[in-house]
Amino acid sequence: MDSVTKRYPDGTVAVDRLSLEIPDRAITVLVGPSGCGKTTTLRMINRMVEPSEGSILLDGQDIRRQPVNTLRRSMGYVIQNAGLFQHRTILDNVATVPRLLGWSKQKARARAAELMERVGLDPALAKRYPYQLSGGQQQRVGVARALAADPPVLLMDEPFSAVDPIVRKGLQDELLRIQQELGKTIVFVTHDIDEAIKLGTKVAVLRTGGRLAQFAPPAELLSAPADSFVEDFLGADRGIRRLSFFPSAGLRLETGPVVPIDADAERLASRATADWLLVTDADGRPLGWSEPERLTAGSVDRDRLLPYGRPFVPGTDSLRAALDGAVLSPTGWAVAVDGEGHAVGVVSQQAIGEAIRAAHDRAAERAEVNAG
Ligand SMILES: Nc1ncnc2c1ncn2[C@@H]1O[C@H](COP(=O)(O)OP(=O)(O)OP(=O)(O)O)[C@@H](O)[C@H]1O
Repeated sequence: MDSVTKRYPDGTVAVDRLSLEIPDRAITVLVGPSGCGKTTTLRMINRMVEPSEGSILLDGQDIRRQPVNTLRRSMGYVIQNAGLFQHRTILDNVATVPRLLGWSKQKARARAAELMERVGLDPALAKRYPYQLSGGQQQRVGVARALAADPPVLLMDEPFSAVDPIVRKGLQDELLRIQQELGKTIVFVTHDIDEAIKLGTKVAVLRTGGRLAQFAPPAELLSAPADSFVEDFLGADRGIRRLSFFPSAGLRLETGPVVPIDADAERLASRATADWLLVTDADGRPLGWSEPERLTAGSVDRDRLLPYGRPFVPGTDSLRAALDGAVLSPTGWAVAVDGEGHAVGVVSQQAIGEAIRAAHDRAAERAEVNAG
C-alpha cells in the first residue's frame, strides 16, 4: 500500500497516507482502537472500498488493472459471525466459490469436504444448516469457505471476535496451523492486541484518523514501542509477554535433583545436600517435590509431596512458560518435561533469570546489527 488515503463522501478521513509492505506468505495484523480505519484498509485491498489517493500493488501490479471479480477470486474474505448463507447446508456454503468458478457439483463438494477436515470440522456437520452450529463452528466454516478456491490471499476482518475466549484460542491455533501448512498471505484485522501479538508475523498498529503508529514484528513492538500511544495500547506486562518470543531451549537443566520413587537408600543419600528433590514415578513422570531428609527408600508418602506446578517443554515452550513454571512451583524450581511428560530436569528461578538477561542481550545485539 503506497500512501493510501480514504476520504468518505461526508469528509471523514478513515485512512491517512498509509504505506505498508505486506509480506508474502505471512500473517500481517492490522490492530488499533475502534474507528481507526482497519476495516476500511482491509476493504481497499479487495476493492470493496476504493482509495481516494495512493495506490495498492499486488505482486507489483496495481490492483485497479485487473477486473474486480478476478481480484476478489484471488482473495478469500472472512468476517465476524462468518456471514454464512443460512439457507444452504454447511457443505454447500463451503462449496460456494468453486461452484461460482464452474466446478461440477461433485468436484466442488469433494473439495468442500476436504476443507472441512482441514479446518477441524466433523464431517457429520456437512448436512447441517448454519443455525445448527455453534459460533466457533460457524467461524471455521467461514474460514473453509474462504479457502475453497485456494486463493493466495486471505482477508480476515475480526473473524474470531464473537466467540468466547476458549473457542477463540482454538480458532487462533488452527489458523496458525493452516498458515504453516498452506503458506497463505493473510491480512487480519483485530482490535485485540493479544490476538495481534499471537498471530502476527508483522503487526501494524493504527491510531485514530487512520495513521500508522508502528509496523513491526510482535517481539519488536513489545521491546521497543515507537511512542506512548503504542506503549499504552500494548498494555501491562510488556516485559513478561515478550518472554514468549524467547526459546527455552538453551536453559541449563539440572538432573541431579530428579529421583525416581523407587530410588534406593544409597541413591537418596547421594542427593542429601540438595534443597529439594523432584520425585518421579517409575516411568519418570513427575509426582512432586520433597525435601531430601523426608525421603526414605521404598516408602515415599505420595500425599506429602509438594505439587510441582506447571512443567514446560524445553525447545517447544518459551522462557515465559519456564518462568511461569518456576513462579508456580512452591520450591521456586521449574520442572522440564519431554513431549511425553517425562521429567528431563529442573531449573531454578535464578538460572531462568540469567537466561532472560542473556536473551535480552542477544536481542539487543541483533537489533543493533539490523539498525547498523
Ligand atoms: N461509509 C462510510 N461513510 C463515512 N464514514 C465511514 C464509512 N465507513 C466507515 N466510516 C468511518 O471511517 C472511520 C474508520 O472506520 P473503520 O470501520 O474502517 O474503522 P475500524 O478501525 O475498522 O473500526 P472498528 O474496530 O470499530 O470496526 C470511522 O470513523 C468510521 O465512522
